[in-house]
Amino acid sequence: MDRKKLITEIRRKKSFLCVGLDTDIRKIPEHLLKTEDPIFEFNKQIIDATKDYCVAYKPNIAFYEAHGPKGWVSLKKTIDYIPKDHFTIADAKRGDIGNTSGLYARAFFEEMDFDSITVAPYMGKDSVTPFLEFEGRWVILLGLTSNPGADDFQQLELKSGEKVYHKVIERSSAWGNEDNMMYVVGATRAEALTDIRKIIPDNFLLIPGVGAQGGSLKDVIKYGMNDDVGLLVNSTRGVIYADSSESFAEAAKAEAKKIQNEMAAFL
Ligand SMILES: O=c1ccn([C@@H]2O[C@H](COP(=O)(O)O)[C@@H](O)[C@H]2O)c(=O)[nH]1
Repeated sequence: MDRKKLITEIRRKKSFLCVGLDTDIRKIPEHLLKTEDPIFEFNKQIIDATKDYCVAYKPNIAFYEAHGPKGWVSLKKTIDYIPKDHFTIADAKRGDIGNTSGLYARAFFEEMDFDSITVAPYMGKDSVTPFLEFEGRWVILLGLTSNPGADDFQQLELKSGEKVYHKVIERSSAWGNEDNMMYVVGATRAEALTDIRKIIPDNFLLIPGVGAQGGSLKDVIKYGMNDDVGLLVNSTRGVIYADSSESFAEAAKAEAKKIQNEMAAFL
């Protein structure tokens, strides 16, 4: 999906919600465990229930890889089931020497047909650009993550006083453009968004960390939104595990609708 279509969908639905599909077999309601593919069955019902209130889905690949080949089958079925007017994100956090990154890109863009993939920047330019060679696909680079460990490296100050995450975003933004690069910024780091918007005013930001991690949607909007909205705000556990009974999909729908309502007030 290209930028123009993504913005159109955001305006049409008055939503920039991304629903995370971190489908944990240990949290799936018991009645689904009897089905042939419980992970896909769960995802299917979550997608049916939430698709009118969100513009993107983000399966975290770890939850599928953990099941070996079976997990990859559930993931592929999920991706094929997501309606085409939704943006898809492989939250895989990949990145390696050039030829290896190129194969990760083939796997997620060609074989799995994701619109985008999250990429770790630690190995530098040649580990990121192979993903950018795929026309119409996106890199979502880890900028400033939502977890406490972001303070270990990302928030370190260089001699110049500049933070490491700031340098990463500034330098990497020249590798692509606002049509093929987004950045991950945690909602728990909303105070940094003003600074980040000075470096990358136009790029979309993928914002995890609202809901279960306690980030504030209002702060994210206040400091991160641009004229094209420029935000995809992810909620995973807060939506898909809103209820653990047989009514899980209705509860997910209610939660997604609630977030969409909050977003609509700003669109
Ligand atoms: O900085 C980051 C980068 C990625 N994530 C991922 O987003 C979801 C968040 O799930 P919640 O249940 O809404 O907390 C999950 O897949 C993380 O791996 C992140 O949280 N922070």
